[in-house]
Amino acid sequence: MSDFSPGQRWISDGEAELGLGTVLSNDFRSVTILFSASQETRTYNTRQAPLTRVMFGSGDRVLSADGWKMIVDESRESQGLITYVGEDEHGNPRELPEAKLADTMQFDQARDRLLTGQVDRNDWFDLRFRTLHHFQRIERHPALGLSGPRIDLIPHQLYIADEVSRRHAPRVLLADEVGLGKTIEAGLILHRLLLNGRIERALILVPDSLTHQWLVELLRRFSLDVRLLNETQSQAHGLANPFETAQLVLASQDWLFANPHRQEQAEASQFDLLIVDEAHHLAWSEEESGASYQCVERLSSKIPGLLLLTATPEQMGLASHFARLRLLDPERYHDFARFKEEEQHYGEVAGAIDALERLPGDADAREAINAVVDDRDSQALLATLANPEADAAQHESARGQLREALLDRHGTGRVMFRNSRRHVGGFPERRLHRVSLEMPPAYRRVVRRLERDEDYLDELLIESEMDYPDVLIYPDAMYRALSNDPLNVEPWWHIDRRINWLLERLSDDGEEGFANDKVLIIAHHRDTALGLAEGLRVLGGIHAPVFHEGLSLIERDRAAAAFADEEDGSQVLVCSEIGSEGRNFQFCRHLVMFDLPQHPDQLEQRIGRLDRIGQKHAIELHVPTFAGSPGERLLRWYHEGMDAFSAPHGVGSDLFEAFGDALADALLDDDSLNEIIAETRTLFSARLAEQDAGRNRLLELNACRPVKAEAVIEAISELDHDTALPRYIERALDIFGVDSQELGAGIMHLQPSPQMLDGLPGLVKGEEGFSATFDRARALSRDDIQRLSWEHPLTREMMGRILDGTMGNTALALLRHPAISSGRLMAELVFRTHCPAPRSLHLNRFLPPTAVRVLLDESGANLTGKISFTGLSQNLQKVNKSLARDLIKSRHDQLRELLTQGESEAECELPSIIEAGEKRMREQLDGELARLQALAEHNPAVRDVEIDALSRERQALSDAMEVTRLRLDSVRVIITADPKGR
Ligand SMILES: Nc1ncnc2c1ncn2[C@@H]1O[C@H](COP(=O)(O)OP(=O)(O)OP(=O)(O)O)[C@@H](O)[C@H]1O
Repeated sequence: MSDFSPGQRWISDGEAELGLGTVLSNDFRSVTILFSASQETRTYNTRQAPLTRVMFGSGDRVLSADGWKMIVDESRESQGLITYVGEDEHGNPRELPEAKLADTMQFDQARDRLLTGQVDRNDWFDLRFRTLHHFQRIERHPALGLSGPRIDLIPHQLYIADEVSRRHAPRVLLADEVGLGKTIEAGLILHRLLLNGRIERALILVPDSLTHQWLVELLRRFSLDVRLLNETQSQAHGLANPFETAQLVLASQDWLFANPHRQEQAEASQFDLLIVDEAHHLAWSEEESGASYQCVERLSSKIPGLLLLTATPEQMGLASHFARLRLLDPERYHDFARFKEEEQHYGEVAGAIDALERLPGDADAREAINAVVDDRDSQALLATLANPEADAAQHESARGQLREALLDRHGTGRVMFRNSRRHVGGFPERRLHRVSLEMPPAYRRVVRRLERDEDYLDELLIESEMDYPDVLIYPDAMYRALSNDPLNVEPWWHIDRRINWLLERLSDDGEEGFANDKVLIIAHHRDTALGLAEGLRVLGGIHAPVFHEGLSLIERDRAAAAFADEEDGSQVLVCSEIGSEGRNFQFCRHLVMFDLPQHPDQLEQRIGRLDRIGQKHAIELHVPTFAGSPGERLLRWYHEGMDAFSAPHGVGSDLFEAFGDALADALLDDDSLNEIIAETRTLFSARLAEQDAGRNRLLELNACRPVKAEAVIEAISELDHDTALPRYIERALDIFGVDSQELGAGIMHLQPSPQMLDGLPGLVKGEEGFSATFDRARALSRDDIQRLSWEHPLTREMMGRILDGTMGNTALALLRHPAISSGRLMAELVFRTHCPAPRSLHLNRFLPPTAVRVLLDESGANLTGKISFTGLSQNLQKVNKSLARDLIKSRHDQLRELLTQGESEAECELPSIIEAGEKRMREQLDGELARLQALAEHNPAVRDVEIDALSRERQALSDAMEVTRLRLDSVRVIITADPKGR
């Protein structure tokens, strides 16, 4: 007799996604089923139909075709068709013939899948449970978001990234000295905020020349896939807003700042975070603000988070610097005069922080601290610290807390982070090599005349159409500009001895020579850079790529890549001033400054190309100048006036503001120059002392708090050395169908197998896959190897697929054990907490999806505490699918009872899980809120919106936690069997 009757409801074992099918017709040989929800009709052989009859039992929830829901009490069968009897959601008695069940009913919940006979592989169930366990652990881990990126663990960067990414909609200026890793810090902050769901979309604005470098760094170090947007691509989107086409958009500042229409589109697109690199170019003055400043101002008024990056925040003057702070917090930074006045006070605070070390015992130190602490808590700490009776531990604790309080409450430290080489330590020495050359007659002629004839300068400026003092500092440019002079017939590089000197050094393999090294040459003007390269080629047969602002991006990247290539790359790269800003050339140790820039910060930017993290050698700075020339006088001012070549001092802008004009006037006169140098030196020393005692010292102390940085590194190291990760990855790869082959030295190659489940990042069937390692150091030493971590996109994708889908949420296995009689049934139920909260709350840090495992035997006895997951899992054997389905069918009623009982057993655990989550939240957020509120009374840099947002967040988290529910995540049925059987 056939099992099928028209009107019965069945589902396809292999294609459960087709939904609930209805038997249309059948005979002895075949049955035809209509899957209305997916509009498919299938005909099967009745004897081997991969179909399961859908039969609900007491307690099951069903949906009617008319949209009402019912909980089944019982069922009646008549002529092969079932009618369900139960109650609807309003408690009314209802009856529902199976033909009236909704076609769209999905059987993806564990309970439904199990009872409709859909069982997955046993090892899938295992992996699901482990995934849940690890996800729960990692989501709460303090290193989440910081442990995945492929970077060296550098304390000041991690401190900043951790501190900033904890804030609600962070708005900060990352102002570490050149080359200390601002891009890395911004990348870390972005990565963490994306990973924990705090933000979803970011817009990154960088100078044209750095777009590719950012793109590559974000991909290579952070596995972040960023869309580079330019005009051509934007036009390809027609009328649509091109900024809406990706989650992470990288755009060139040069393009956006010049394009009002695109700016409007960017403003209309909802971003959560804006990052602006080389932010010192955002010029502002009381008279006018530049187009770039205005654009960022408008964007930053709409986008909650803002990261401004610059190594030389004061390059455009203190007022401009202040204006950028105002972008971060318009309320706090509205009065420039007051800002300057506050700065005067920083010396006392820094003095007080240093005085902490001299207590107890030093009455003056106590006085100095007393003068700046005015709240009761700090006074109490000070009393403890000054009390000779207190023990060493009490002293240390009070000292630490006071130091934190002082740093928190004073200065711009909350919105600006500036690490210096001096503070960070471990950077290579910088060595200046001055080279004095004879001035070419054509240059000398002009200089002599200028020295003799005051009126000639005006004439020269008109004739050459150059600016002052460029006309003096860049003699080759002046020579080119006067090309109508009948004496200037030769190309400048033919007469300029700097070229000959360069050629000699480039071929010299002695100690002074560059023959065995890479050399970066920077010249101020693009035309100088181009002519210089031509000179090297024509006179010395040296092919040097040129890197300047006029090149297309691809050309620039090609030039940089040609230089970087260790084996076949060019020995020399010639750069113009702004063409090379922000670039990474730390593999090279020789920098030739073919001429000098006018601003000390530009000089520092130049040196910063080489003096960056990763530089392994002392840096050799070569400056060729002409004896008695203005260029040589400028060099003296830098060197003798402010020691500009030995280290960044951070006072160059002040000195330029004070002496820039006077210096320009002294470029032809040694006596005046000597006076200016002496005055510069005096101001330099005074500023340095002030800065060291005041603002800089405070900034330095605040930009990296070593104890916190160490804690972050420790947390990351814990995940780096997590032995569970390789085990988990190995299992997951196996199940997802990725072959892994050991290559030795801790490296493995991952390759898609023909059975691989599609859509895994970096793995496409038929392609070769990628090599990877778990070891941070190894991954850093080889660009071609990825680093696998809990945060790697492949790991996240596999975990996400498992947890968001049905994979492994049902299983059936055999247990053969001499102590257990055969034929008995057990149910291993895994429940998972669900909390309805928006991702941006990042609730998982306190209460991640948490597993509750319940193991019941068929009598309902709870064996959870007696038999562990691993202990049980190791002794289980797989069962073939059709046998599994038959076993389940025969035990339907018993299983239903166990499911219901398991639910109430798991429910007992819920209150303590919620309580633990709330406790974690209170510990962290209440402390943070209290700290912010106390801070706000002293430090105006704490924004009210920040405090409000934190209070609201706390409330929202608490509300969400209260309604946490448990849901059945997965279930495994275990049947005991005779241990001797097979
Ligand atoms: N933690 C790190 N691990 C590995 N490399 C790093 C790390 N930090 C910085 N670097 C490398 O050091 C160089 C300088 O870093 P980055 O470009 O972030 O500095 P920056 O402060 O933004 O520089 P600039 O002031 O020139 O813009 C880059 O090549 C970067 O890849």
